[in-house]
Amino acid sequence: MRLWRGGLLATLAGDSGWGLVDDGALLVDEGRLRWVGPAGELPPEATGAEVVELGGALVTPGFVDCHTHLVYGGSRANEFEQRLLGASYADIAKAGGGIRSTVAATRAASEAELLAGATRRARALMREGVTTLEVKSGYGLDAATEARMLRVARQLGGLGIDVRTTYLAAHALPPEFSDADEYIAAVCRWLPELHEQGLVDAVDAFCEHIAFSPAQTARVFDAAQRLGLPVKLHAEQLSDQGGAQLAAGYRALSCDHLEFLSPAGVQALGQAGTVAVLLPGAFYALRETQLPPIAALREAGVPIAIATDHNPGSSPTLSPLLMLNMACVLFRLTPEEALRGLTVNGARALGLHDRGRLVAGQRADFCIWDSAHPRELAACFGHNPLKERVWQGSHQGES
Ligand SMILES: N=CN[C@@H](CCC(=O)O)C(=O)O
Ligand SMILES: [Zn+2]
Repeated sequence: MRLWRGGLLATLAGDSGWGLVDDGALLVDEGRLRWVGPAGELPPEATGAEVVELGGALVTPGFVDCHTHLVYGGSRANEFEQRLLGASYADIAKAGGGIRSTVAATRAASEAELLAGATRRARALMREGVTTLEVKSGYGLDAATEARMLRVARQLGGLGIDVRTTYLAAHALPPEFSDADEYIAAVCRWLPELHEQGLVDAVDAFCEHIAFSPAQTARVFDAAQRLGLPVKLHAEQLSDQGGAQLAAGYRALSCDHLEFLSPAGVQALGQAGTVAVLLPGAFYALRETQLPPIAALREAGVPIAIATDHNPGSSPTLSPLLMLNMACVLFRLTPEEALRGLTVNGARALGLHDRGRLVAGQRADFCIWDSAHPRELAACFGHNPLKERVWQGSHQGES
């Protein structure tokens, strides 16, 4: 057993508030939090535990980055320049760039090359406190490359981080298909074998005028449902397609982006308990001006998560801390909402309920920060006060 003591704990216990514990202690046994509370009230079983002094440092739950496209080949910095000159994300996609340009580079990359790039990126996220990471496929768009991406994602688990994989073959129409319905049939056909290989934890789609229709998305969700896999959706990023209502009908874990979410979509998410994942990096990089309906989401009691959405096109960031800041500055989330978004609600967006708070029984995934209060994590940007990342109760040295 190990005891961390003498820190300011932001436990996020309960449904609101920071859950601060001053001069707090965490007793960890076999990768789980056995006891959390004031150091002056330690339980008898803490006697004899190996002690780590926190010296007044801030402790938060480890970050859960619940939406990334971390595995890919190539770079899309050229599109950054094109967008600065006036082209939109949709213009670039329609001209064959965007996702399809990353598909070409990803297909051309070996598994070792993909793993090397994804490992570098995962380590960068870990350096800012990420302990659970979701990784999507969706740059292969053929059976072999989708499998390669998902295998690479699984291998990232060896770095000392939990990885959840999401099958996103319904991301764009690959060049060898001209009929989107035929492609969707292939997407549904490939899924059972990938699932059989243990490569898929959830299924996602891009429901958008430049991607797939609600009817096509429903076919992918039906295929997921037949296998008992939970679904997620890239919904209402560029337009209102009614994707949120569709996804809510499948009890989706999350709907992500949501700038163009309608009032009916908000209600549907609220009723289904689906998490709204907001992605300030993509909002910022695409110079979007349409804000997700934050007030309505709050009012409907929809849990809000935030994530990096790391991808080479619309959100090439590897900084969850910057996302905390952007979620507050751009979306007007409170710092507490933003931190909950990157911890307990991020976990919920992955269907994980055993992490994201510092309470007894949860996994011992936490971060120790050189900060005086959790609001500083959101208020400051461009520097990283992480002192230590603890994953499953073990100190995680930088590797
Ligand atoms: N919007 C669709 N998918 C990704 C972007 C993928 C890309 O542009 O490569 C996203 O979540 O932002
Ligand atoms: Zn995405």
